[in-house]
Amino acid sequence: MSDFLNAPETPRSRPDRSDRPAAPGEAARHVPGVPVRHTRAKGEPRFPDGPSADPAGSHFERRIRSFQPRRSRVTAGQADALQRLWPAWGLDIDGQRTIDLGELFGNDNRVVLEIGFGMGEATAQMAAADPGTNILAVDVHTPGQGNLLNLAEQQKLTNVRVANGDAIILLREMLTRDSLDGLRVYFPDPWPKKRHHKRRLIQPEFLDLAATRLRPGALVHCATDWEPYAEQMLDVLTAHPDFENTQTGGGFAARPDFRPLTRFEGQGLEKGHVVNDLLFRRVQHGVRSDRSDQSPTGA
Ligand SMILES: C[S@@+](CC[C@H](N)C(=O)[O-])C[C@H]1O[C@@H](n2cnc3c(N)ncnc32)[C@H](O)[C@@H]1O
Repeated sequence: MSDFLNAPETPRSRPDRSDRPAAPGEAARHVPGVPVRHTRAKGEPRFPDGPSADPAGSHFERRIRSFQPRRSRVTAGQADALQRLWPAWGLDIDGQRTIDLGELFGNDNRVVLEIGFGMGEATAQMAAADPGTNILAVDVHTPGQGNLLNLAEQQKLTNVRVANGDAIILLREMLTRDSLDGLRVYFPDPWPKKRHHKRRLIQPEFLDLAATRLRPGALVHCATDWEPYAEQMLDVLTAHPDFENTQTGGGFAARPDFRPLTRFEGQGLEKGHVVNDLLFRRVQHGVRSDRSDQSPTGA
C-alpha cells in the first residue's frame, strides 16, 4: 500500500499544560463565578445517538490524512439536527462493515459519493435538483454534518445520507467494487505548502482505490481554486489508466450546470482565484468511449 493510504504519521508530542481542563473523572478545579462545564467521560458521545467523535477509532490506523482535525463550534440548531436525524440519515465510518447502498437509501437509484461537502449547501442544492440520484456525502466536519441534515430536513430531501469520518476508510473498507455511479470532490483542502503536498487527496493511490469502487462509465468530477493543485489533478487523472478525460483534446472543463457555486469556491473567487473543473470518466478496460458524442452530465 502507498504512503498516502497507509503511512504512519509523525507522532506529535503534547505540550505540558498545567492549565488544562480537568480530565474525565478528575475533580474539576472550580473557579468562583465561572460555571462548571460538564466534562464528557471517555467514550461518552458528544450528541447522544449522533455521530461518533472518531468512528474508526484514532488507532484504526496511523496514516497521513487529507484533512485537518478542527474543533469547531456546533450551533444549537446543528446539535439538534445531529441528535434527531443522525439515526435515520447518518452513517459512522467505522471501517467495520460493508454498506448496502440500496438499503441505506431505501431504493436502487444511482449513488454518487461526495467527499468533503463542508457546510453542505451545494450538496443540498444538487440533491434537490436531481432527486433520482442518491448522494452519499462524507466529511469529518461536525457543524457541516448538522447543517446538511438540517437542510435535508427543511427541503424534504430523501436522497442524501451524511457519513462521518475519513472517506478513504469508507471507500476501502465499507464500499463494494463498482458500487458508485460518480465521485465529486469540490474544493478539497489545497495543502499549498510543499511539505504538505502528500496530504492532498487527489493523487495516484487515491485514484487506484476510487477506480475499484466506481462503475465503468462513472464520472469523477473535481474542482479547485488552487491552480497548482488543479494542474496536479489534471496530470494524475490524465495519466491514470482507469480514467479518461471527457473533454475532447484533454484539459479542464467548464463548470457544468449541475454543480452550484460552493462556499469555499466563493471565498476563493473573492480572492481572485481561478476555478478549474475536471470531468473524467471511469473506463472499462479495453473499451474507451468516443468522447466526442458524450455529454458529461450527472457526475
Ligand atoms: C476546503 S473544504 C471544501 C468544502 C466544500 N466542498 C466547499 O467547496 O465549500 C474541504 C473539506 O473536505 C473535508 N475532507 C478532507 N479530506 C477528507 C477525507 N479524507 N474524508 C472526509 N472529509 C474530508 C474537510 O473536512 C473539509 O470540510
